[in-house]
Amino acid sequence: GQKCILTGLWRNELGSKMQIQEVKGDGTFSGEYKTAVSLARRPIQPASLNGSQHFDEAGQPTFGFTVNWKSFSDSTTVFTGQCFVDENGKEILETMWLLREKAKAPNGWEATRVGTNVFTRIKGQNV
Ligand SMILES: O=C1C=CC(=NNc2ccccc2C(=O)O)C=C1
Repeated sequence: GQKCILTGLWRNELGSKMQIQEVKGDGTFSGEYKTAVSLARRPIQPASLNGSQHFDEAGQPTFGFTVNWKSFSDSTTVFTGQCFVDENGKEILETMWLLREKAKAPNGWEATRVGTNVFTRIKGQNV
């Protein structure tokens, strides 16, 4: 069945929280990303996210989404990954991301960073 639908609250290993609204019939979704990355002291306002997922009979769809950061820099992160469901029905989102900082000039070697992130669902209580 379609076990892993991305709607709901997720947290990554940095402690950032992501809230994904209902996934449309074509797999597209929107939501908000509250980063735990606070290089600036100011309270970080939530960033919007948009993406799409596949619907997978095995319930382990691939997806991608984009986060346009609002806080200290005009930067963008794109995530792509897959939802895996373990034998107890626990879902994790294994992702890789590219973070693009706005550079002054082209070919800025320092402009793009890459990394991995794992998101787990936040159930009712442990928000
Ligand atoms: O203003 C900014 C700029 C970049 C940011 N990057 N966060 C990330 C980049 C890659 C993976 C996870 C995160 C995160 O915040 O959880 C956050 C706020």
